[in-house]
Amino acid sequence: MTIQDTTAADGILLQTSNLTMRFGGVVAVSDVSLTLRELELRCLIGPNGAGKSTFFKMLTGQLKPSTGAISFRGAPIAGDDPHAIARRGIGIKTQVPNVFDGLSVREHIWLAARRQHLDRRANDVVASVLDRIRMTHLAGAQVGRLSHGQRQWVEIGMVIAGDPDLILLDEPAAGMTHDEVLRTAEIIRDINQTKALIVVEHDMQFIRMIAKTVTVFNQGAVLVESTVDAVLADQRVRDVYLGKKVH
Ligand SMILES: Nc1ncnc2c1ncn2[C@@H]1O[C@H](COP(=O)(O)OP(=O)(O)OP(=O)(O)O)[C@@H](O)[C@H]1O
Repeated sequence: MTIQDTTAADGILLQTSNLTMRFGGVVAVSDVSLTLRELELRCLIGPNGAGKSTFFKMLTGQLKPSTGAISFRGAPIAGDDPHAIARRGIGIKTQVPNVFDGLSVREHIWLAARRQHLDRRANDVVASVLDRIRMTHLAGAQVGRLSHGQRQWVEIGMVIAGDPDLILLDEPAAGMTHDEVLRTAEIIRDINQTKALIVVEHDMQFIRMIAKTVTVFNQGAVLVESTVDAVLADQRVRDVYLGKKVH
């Protein structure tokens, strides 16, 4: 079956086929074929330099793949510009901060919602997003006064305010306190009731809290794809993380 034969009717949301990204002589992503179904929550792990961020950048249009295809809801999107891909329904929270200290939580969410919806609808969306990120009580707070974790939740809120069908989260739990990590896992599980997600993370405890299927990248290629328990028990995964804790 070719990538063009698959449609939304198969329940497949995203499919990459032999996706490859070369930077000169460096093959950052090599022949990655990955399928994500509607409402899936996929975790993507792998050691530093494994190609996870490069893979995300191809999905969002920041990078044009050297070869291979990406299909989203059955439509080819590889090489499309980031705005076009966002409009199709792929949203991302990157590791780069995207908030303004002087604006309130509500203003951030409203601005993100307003890009997608008319004023009245945007207000409803803001209320529901604030509830989903558990920040209704902090709606009026300036983002500059929030904790690191709270700022991350605002960024997640800004992504869901755009109502994407697929949400990419790049290390959402990085730098968080234990309580913030627990809350983030809860927020992500809640979002997954209505949205598909791909989450890149290094924190294995966090992965255990949210993961169903885990895809392991190593040296640009998919090493293993399985349940969280099977992946963490896999000797090949242990070998690539040699010297690092994977449980
Ligand atoms: N713009 C670029 N030019 C040249 N090489 C690059 C570029 N971007 C990434 N690479 C290389 O591609 C490989 C994959 O990098 P990438 O950042 O995708 O890995 P990663 O799995 O996201 O790592 P980390 O977990 O550290 O974020 C690395 O060898 C990296 O040095």
